[in-house]
Order: sequence, then structure tokens, then C-alpha cells
Amino acid sequence: MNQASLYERANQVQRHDAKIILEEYATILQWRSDGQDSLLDVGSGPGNVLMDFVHPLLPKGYQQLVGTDVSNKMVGYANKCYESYARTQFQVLDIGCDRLPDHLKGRFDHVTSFYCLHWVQNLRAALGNIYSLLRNEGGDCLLVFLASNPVFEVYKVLHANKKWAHYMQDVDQFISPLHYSTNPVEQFTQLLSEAGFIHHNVELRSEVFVYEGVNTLKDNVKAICPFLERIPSKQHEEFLDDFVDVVIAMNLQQDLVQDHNNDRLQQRFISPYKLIVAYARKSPDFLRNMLSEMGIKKSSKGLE
Ligand SMILES: C[S@@+](CC[C@H](N)C(=O)[O-])C[C@H]1O[C@@H](n2cnc3c(N)ncnc32)[C@H](O)[C@@H]1O
Ligand SMILES: CC(C)=CCC/C(C)=C/CC/C(C)=C/C(=O)O
Repeated sequence: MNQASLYERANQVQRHDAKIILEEYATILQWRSDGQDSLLDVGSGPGNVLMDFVHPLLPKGYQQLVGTDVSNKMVGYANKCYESYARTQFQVLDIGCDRLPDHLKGRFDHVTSFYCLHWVQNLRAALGNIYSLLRNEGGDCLLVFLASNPVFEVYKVLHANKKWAHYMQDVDQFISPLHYSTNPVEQFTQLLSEAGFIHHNVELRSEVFVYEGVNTLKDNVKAICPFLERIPSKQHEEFLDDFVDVVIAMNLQQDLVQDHNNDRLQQRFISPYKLIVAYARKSPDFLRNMLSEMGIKKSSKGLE
């Protein structure tokens, strides 16, 4: 997904979830007593979730806010939109990379990420990198991403259709690594522990979003579907129609409802999905060494 402005216009679900979760976690995040926090966001896309919901939580004198994304286009767009913000910038970063750039290592008090990690197949590498981004004196992270979503099943069905198979050969790269997990909480908790996090709390939230009208659904698909940019544009509408047919075949269409804007009947689509909401803290080096020498896993504030 590269089309920043398209995504920015069709990310109601992502914005809704980030807003609610940040309201809950605003006081759990461990803000510095000197108000000089540094925060890095992973997979910021066009930057509006970061700037609308995370930026207002930072203390006025924050040290730096870094939005990152694997997409050059997203980073360019976000830098243009938010160039007037002091101590704020967007950079290209692949969170699943083998070698984290040295200038980012150990520099941040907080790492946040919304709706990105389901795009990253190598969660082990991503969590190792998130751990390394945090300061050695300690820091915390709030990671929100899709464990499962019907969109991934729709991709599988379209991939089996020979009309689209050619464009979707790598379909598995775009399915959340936890989509088929029998216990996503346990699996992600294990990955956090392996990355070095001692205190963590992982929740699986079951949510439902209702798309009012076929155009709303199609706009949301256009904003995130990685296959469309490979398909000739004259076939986009056909692909989207096939997408909607699969959704209907999966019984995700609700009864027709009255559209108050034009008095016509319109379709409604329901999307039941599961979100991982994970909060984890990196302990200061001295404490971690002490605890590991003692073979102790410490509990604090209800965290594991
Ligand atoms: C659905 S958007 C989320 C954007 C924003 N965080 C939000 O909540 O609206 C996912 C973003 O993750 C980015 N992304 C995908 N894989 C990534 C990776 N390996 N490293 C960093 N960003 C990645 C995509 O380019 C995209 O901009
Ligand atoms: C009813 C149905 C299948 C809806 C799917 C809607 C949709 C476009 C979900 C996208 C999920 C996703 C991968 C979001 C993202 O990364 O931002």
C-alpha cells in the first residue's frame, strides 16, 4: 500500500481503533518525569493517526517524534503534511529488517504501532528491532495490529480464481502471521518474551465494523489492497466486484437498509475481526541482569 492520500481518506476503522486504545493507554505509558520523551511510531503511513492521536499525548517539551514506514511514498507524504511540527520527522524504516540503523538504536522511550504488524511476516525480527529501538535505561511499547480479518479469506478465494491468480502469487505475504494461529495471545506473548521484554500484557479484542454501502467497502479495499497496483487499472472495477461477490458468498452482507441521503436501498457489509493489543516494557539493563541472575520474572502493575 503506497497511496497515502487514498489511505488517509479511507482509514475510518484504523482511526477509530487507535483513538479508543490510546485513550485507554495514555496513562499506562510510562512518561518521563522530565517531560523529554522520545517516541518512534512503526508503520505510520500518511501520519494522521500518529499526529491526531499520539502527538497530543506527548508532553509539550518532548525531545523527538519519529514516524517511520517501509514506503518511501508514505514517508514523503507525511513529511510534507507535518513539516511545520517541531522536533517531528518521518523516515523510511522496514521494521522487519536484519540490521536496524545505528542512529535509531536505543534512542526512544516509547515505540507505538497501529495496524502495521499484520503486514510483517517476520514478527520475531520486528519485535527484536522494537526492543533495540528502546533505551537501555528502559522504555515501553504499544502495538496494535490485526490477528485476523475476513479480508484475508477473501484474498485466498480470489487467489484461487485463475483470473487473479497471476497477480496474487505471493498472497501469503499479505495475510497476518497470526491469522491461522490457534492461540494468537500465547504466540505473541512468547515472541515478546523471546525479544527480551519482561513485563507485558497481550489482549485479543473481538471487534465488528459495518461498512455502509458497497462504495464504502470498495474504497476501504482500494486503500489497502496490495494487489490492485499490479492489476491493470481497466480491470480494477472487475476485481472489486469479484471481491464484493466473495464477501456476499461468505455471508457478510446484511439486509438492505434505507440510504437516507438518496432514499435508495443500500447494502451493508459486516467485518468481524480480531485485534492484538500488546503493551510491553523494556526493563533497565541493571534490573534485567539482576533478575536473570536470580532467575526471576517480575510482576508489576498487573502486567505479566
Ligand atoms: C494500514 S497502514 C497503517 C498506517 C497508520 N499506522 C494508521 O494507523 O493509519 C500500514 C502501514 O504499514 C506500513 N508497513 C508495512 N510493512 C512495513 C514494514 N515492514 N515496516 C514498516 N512499515 C510497514 C505500510 O507501508 C503502511 O503504511
Ligand atoms: C467485509 C470485509 C471482508 C471487509 C474487509 C474490509 C477491509 C478493507 C479490511 C482491511 C483490513 C486491513 C488489512 C487493514 C489495514 O492494514 O489497514
